[in-house]
Amino acid sequence: MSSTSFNDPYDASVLRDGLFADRSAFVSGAGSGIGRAIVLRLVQLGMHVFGTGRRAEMLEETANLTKDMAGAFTYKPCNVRETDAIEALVREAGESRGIDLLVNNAGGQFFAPAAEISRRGWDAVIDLNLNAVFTVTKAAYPYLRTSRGSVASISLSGVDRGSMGLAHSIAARAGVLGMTRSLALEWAKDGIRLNCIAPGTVVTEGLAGEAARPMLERLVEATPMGIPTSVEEVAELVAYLASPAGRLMTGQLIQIDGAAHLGPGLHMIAAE
Ligand SMILES: CCCCCCCCC/C=C/C(=O)SCCNC(=O)CCNC(=O)[C@H](O)C(C)(C)COP(=O)(O)OP(=O)(O)OC[C@H]1O[C@@H](n2cnc3c(N)ncnc32)[C@H](O)[C@@H]1OP(=O)(O)O
Ligand SMILES: NC(=O)C1=CN([C@@H]2O[C@H](COP(=O)(O)OP(=O)(O)OC[C@H]3O[C@@H](n4cnc5c(N)ncnc54)[C@H](OP(=O)(O)O)[C@@H]3O)[C@@H](O)[C@H]2O)C=CC1
Repeated sequence: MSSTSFNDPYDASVLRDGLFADRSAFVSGAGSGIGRAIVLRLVQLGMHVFGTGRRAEMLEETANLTKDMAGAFTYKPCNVRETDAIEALVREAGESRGIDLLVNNAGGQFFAPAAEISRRGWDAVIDLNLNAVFTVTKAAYPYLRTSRGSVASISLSGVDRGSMGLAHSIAARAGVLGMTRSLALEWAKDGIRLNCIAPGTVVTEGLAGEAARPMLERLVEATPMGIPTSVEEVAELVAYLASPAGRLMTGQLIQIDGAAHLGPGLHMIAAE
């Protein structure tokens, strides 16, 4: 038996170099956190990735990190909630290089008990995490059909059982899961596959700030394995699902969360 653990030191890369040469992806939320890690891994594996997000400077930083990698990264800032603009951007990317892989990663929400979520707050979270995902996925359909490509939508651990403080976001992501399974059926004839990847706690920009620290501590406490999910392991799973090894993987929810979705959940952890 090896004396070194699989986890320490940790390297999530298992896929082979050149895997995605001549392939193209469209990634939303490409300027930070999980989305940036997905871009970096796909480009490392030879893909041409087109990324978007609202902040140009964040996308530019992602671009700088891809220099000298096998593939390439181009980007244009866009708000995925602006339907006409995001549809036009998906078309632009699709017409220029095709789309083999769509990654719906842009998203987010605030933590609040349902009684404190206003209708506008509810609508904003549903719009970002459900409506925009439908818009982008539908816009990518002609290109995915041509490439017999795939879609990975980033979801939330616990999406199938609920989580306190996240009623709006869980509702939106459950909607995306329903959409994913329905389109896995509708588009199977086109060879298109769609899956949801649900990370547990990932320490990214959104959760790393001082204000978010108590929430982060509760999230890790609610994770039976006691460790957060790394952005690299989410990225590797996205790449695996897009690879030939994922050929029959469709309509799935994969929770990459150290058993958080089976554990005590936030509802069992005392709030401050
Ligand atoms: C078990 C372990 C496994 C658990 C596993 C699960 C772990 C989950 C960990 C998740 C981590 C992440 O997602 S990390 C990603 C972190 N980043 C984010 O989440 C940022 C995302 N936020 C946003 O993009 C936006 O703020 C978004 C929420 C969509 C709202 O966008 P808008 O600009 O349209 O909205 P605004 O105009 O600002 O506000 C619209 C309304 O929302 C309300 N609103 C905004 N913030 C609010 C707040 N904190 N509390 C109440 N209400 C709020 C406002 O008051 C407005 O309502 P009125 O007052 O009525 O007008
Ligand atoms: N961190 C975690 O613990 C977990 C995160 N997730 C989910 O993973 C995804 C990525 O989050 P993460 O990397 O952690 O956090 P980030 O906040 O770093 O990433 C969110 C990304 O989405 C982009 N984005 C947000 N709103 C819009 C919009 N309206 N139009 C275009 N882009 C937008 C942001 O870019 P910009 O602000 O420049 O627009 C940003 O790059 C989200 O869907 C998140 O909910 C799921 C489970 C756990």
